[in-house]
Amino acid sequence: MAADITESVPESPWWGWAPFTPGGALKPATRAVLAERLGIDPGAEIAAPPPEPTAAELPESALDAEALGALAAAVATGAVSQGAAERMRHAAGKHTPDLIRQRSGALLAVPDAVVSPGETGEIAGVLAACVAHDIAVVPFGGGSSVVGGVTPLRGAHRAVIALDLTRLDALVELNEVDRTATFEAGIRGPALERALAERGFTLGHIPQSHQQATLGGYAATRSAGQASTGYGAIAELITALTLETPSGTLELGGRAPASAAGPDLKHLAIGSEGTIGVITTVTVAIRPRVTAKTYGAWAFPSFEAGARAIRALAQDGAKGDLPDVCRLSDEEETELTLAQSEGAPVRLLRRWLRSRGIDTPALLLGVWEGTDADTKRRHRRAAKLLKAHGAVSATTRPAEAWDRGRFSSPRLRDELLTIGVMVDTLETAASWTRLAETHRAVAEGIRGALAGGPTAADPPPAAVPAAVPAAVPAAVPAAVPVLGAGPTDPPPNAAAPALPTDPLPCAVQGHISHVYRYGASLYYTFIAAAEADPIAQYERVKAAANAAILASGATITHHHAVGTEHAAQLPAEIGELGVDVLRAVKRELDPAGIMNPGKLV
Ligand SMILES: Cc1cc2nc3c(=O)[nH]c(=O)nc-3n(C[C@H](O)[C@H](O)[C@H](O)COP(=O)(O)OP(=O)(O)OC[C@H]3O[C@@H](n4cnc5c(N)ncnc54)[C@H](O)[C@@H]3O)c2cc1C
Repeated sequence: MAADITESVPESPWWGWAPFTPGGALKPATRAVLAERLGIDPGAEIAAPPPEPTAAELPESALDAEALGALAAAVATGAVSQGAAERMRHAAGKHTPDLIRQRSGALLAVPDAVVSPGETGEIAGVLAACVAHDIAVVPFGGGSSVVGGVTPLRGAHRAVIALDLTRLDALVELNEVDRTATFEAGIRGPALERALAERGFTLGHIPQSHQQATLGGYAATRSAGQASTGYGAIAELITALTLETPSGTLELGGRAPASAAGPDLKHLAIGSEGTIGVITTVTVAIRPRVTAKTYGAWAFPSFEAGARAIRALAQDGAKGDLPDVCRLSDEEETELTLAQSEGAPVRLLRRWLRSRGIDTPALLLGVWEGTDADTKRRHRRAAKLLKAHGAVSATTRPAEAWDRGRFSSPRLRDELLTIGVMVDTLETAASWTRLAETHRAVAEGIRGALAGGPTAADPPPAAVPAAVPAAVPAAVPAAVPVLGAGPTDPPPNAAAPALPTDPLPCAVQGHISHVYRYGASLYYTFIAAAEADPIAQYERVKAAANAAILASGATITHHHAVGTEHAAQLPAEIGELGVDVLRAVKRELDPAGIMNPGKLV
């Protein structure tokens, strides 16, 4: 059964992604692989979550009675909360350093209050109250930011509130003729897909965070769903939106399918990360509901060979040949995925691939969505072209397994953090010309940073729990993960890079997951035994990855956004003049500078 995109799940707790499962969700097969390859104690116990801080343990709210009264008056149908649980839940996003800090009990920045409007019309009043009382505003959707986007920074202001938008979750209008739907911005992914499914439609924008994230959050971060190769990223799906700013309301787009009336101002709001205003409604292009999926998986002798085949499909294939979900794992990711699924089918697959000269495969997963006839036709055409480029069929099972397990992996990070494992992801995108070099440089940068730290110089005892993959689906080869190779690995252009025989206690694995005619995204998961200062360890990895990304001419972020995490790198990407343009827009729309201080620019 494929993942149900209309299934709502409990809200993320403040300390992690998903509610605690006693005993943990790490599969025995995964534990066995970790024990064998990384020397991890297969019985390492997953710790229960930390206790909820009490109100007395949180910093006192900086809001006085007058400011609180003004906020309460602005949200007559909503709420203003200063409860400890609410403030904690809005104190951070789901970035690994966020979670490490949250769990450590370190004194946190928490918002002085959480304000939850009940109607979009109340937001203007909230912003006016915040300007009047010198309060910074952090728009808060699903809180799934992995770049520090919802960190409650007050900047130069007296206080800071989290503006929780999740009560604004209505379908405002569905236009079956134009095939567009307008939603309030706080609606979460499953509720949005449920509302569309009831009328026979889908948006098809399904990021891995879809069960928590909101439409406004997607828009504010220029998000990309797992099927963005087929459906397009959110920036391509939005036809109109409303932005409430401290200077007034902007209605952007929606008059016509295209317009030459100057630059498209929608794109000032899409990716603005709450720094110029609050996105209150979003109109999106919708499609008929998916009634059939066709799956495919192929192996290539190397990641580069797979990338060349995907490029051919993107550039020379007919429209729609590219699968909607198109994921090419590098050799390391493929190997650990297979290793976690060992059993008769995987042994057969390995033998079959070896008989075709593929010893260290790079696995491509494809999912075509639509109607039965259409998906089969597109799959057939794509398979022909891929085979002409050296693809060897690996059955449909890996792609089916990925689809089943697509939302299950983020919870594993919660567990890994409790057994002393550092795990996180980062991403970029590059043109085809630069893709292989970017892939090599970023992976080597991460490995070098992990190897160069105190952990590598002083190997952990065998019993120290370490790594695990970020995506560990069912009993057949599936999505991602893998062991890190040492810095002396052969160059990636070699046809079949050898996997390390004596791996470092780390894993660095990569894949392509969003494909364009002129390039693709690159996504990495890195995993290592946590050092004594895991934040410093994380920052070392990030700095190395950022440097490699910028040096190779790729983008600092394909879909995670800028937040606090990439703000220092933004000038290198868009230039100082570009940053000045963004600042000028902010001055115009947010002259008091209350909107999400410290993010983006
Ligand atoms: C496990 C996991 C998997 C992920 N997978 C993906 C993925 O596949 N693809 C992807 O693109 N991202 C992914 N992300 C990142 C994250 O989910 C996206 O950035 C998402 O778009 C954020 O939506 P949100 O509603 O949670 O926004 P939040 O985290 O609440 O906010 C993100 C930023 O947007 C601003 N914001 C939120 N709502 C509004 C609004 N209405 N108006 C103005 N500003 C607003 C916030 O101030 C903040 O700066 C993942 C994150 C996690 C933790």
